[in-house]
Amino acid sequence: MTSPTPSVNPVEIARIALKRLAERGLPPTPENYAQFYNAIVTVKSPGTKTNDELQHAWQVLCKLDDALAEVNDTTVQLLESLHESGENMAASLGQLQHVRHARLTRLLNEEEMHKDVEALLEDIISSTHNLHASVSSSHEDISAIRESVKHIEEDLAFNRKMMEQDPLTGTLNRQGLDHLLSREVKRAHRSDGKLCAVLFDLDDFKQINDRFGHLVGDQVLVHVANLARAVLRETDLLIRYGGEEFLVLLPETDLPGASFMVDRMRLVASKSAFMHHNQRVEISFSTGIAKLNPDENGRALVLRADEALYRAKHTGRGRVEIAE
Ligand SMILES: Nc1nc2c(ncn2[C@@H]2O[C@H](COP(=O)(O)OP(=O)(O)OP(=O)(O)O)[C@@H](O)[C@H]2O)c(=O)[nH]1
Repeated sequence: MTSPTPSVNPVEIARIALKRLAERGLPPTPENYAQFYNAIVTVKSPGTKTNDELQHAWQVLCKLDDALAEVNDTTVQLLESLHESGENMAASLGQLQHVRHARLTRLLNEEEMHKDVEALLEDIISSTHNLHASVSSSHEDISAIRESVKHIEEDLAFNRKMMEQDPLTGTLNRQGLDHLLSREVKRAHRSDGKLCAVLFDLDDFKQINDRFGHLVGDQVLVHVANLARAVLRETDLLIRYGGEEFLVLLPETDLPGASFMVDRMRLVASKSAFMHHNQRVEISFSTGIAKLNPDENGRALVLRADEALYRAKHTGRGRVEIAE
């Protein structure tokens, strides 16, 4: 059984990677970034990412950086135009006030005053036109930026999905578990409080690897994940929790419901055996089940399921234990 490791946040890793590069005075090239990102992921979590995923994450970060620079440039230009037009208008208004004052003190004759007022009005109209033109052009720039931010958000969502997906089995991985757990626990506490965590761990999986090879071992893991998907409801969550260990979160499910799901899983596993060159590969698993207690958090729930799994393993494999 693989021991639990803390899940890590990919955005946090990206931030640390960029900080480390800056500290060492290294340019943030894709290669440098990938190297640091990889090293940090390896230290923080055993779930390593492929080069493609890192490259993709890097591209998204670069696009985000470009978009922020564009927003910055446009904002600076807009502020400069506003400042300039504001100064022109203030000057014109100042003069207008001066003319008005002169009229009041009857220093100017009617004709001169009329000319001055016309010239000033023209100045004001031209400043207003300039202001309008720069606001319209900034508006277009902002629309274009908004469009690229939308694409970046889509890329980020895709990236996040890739980061939270186990590349072998296609199930969720542990990176996104904290977020999912707290979401499901909050939802359960808000409603009827029914949420079960089921941890199952393949028995003697090392022997399968030793006997048939690692690639067959991989196929067995994919087979098990597919069986679980076939048994689970759409709202249930399947997470590859460790090498040969899966966590299932069952919302709106009590202990009898969770035990029923585990029985069905066993039945399906026995009926749909994994075959390797016409040879049946026996799959057995030990299971720990825990139901959410009032005021309990997600980590405590999974910890109790893990303790139950530990008991199931150590009292003879292929068993189900329910946490107190
Ligand atoms: N093929 C394959 N094997 C893996 C993967 N992840 C972990 N393993 C293997 O899973 C095995 C786990 O070994 P153990 O922790 O001793 O567990 P076990 O043999 O199932 O024994 P028990 O859990 O005690 O029943 C190791 O041989 C790992 O190399 C994977 O992604 N693919």
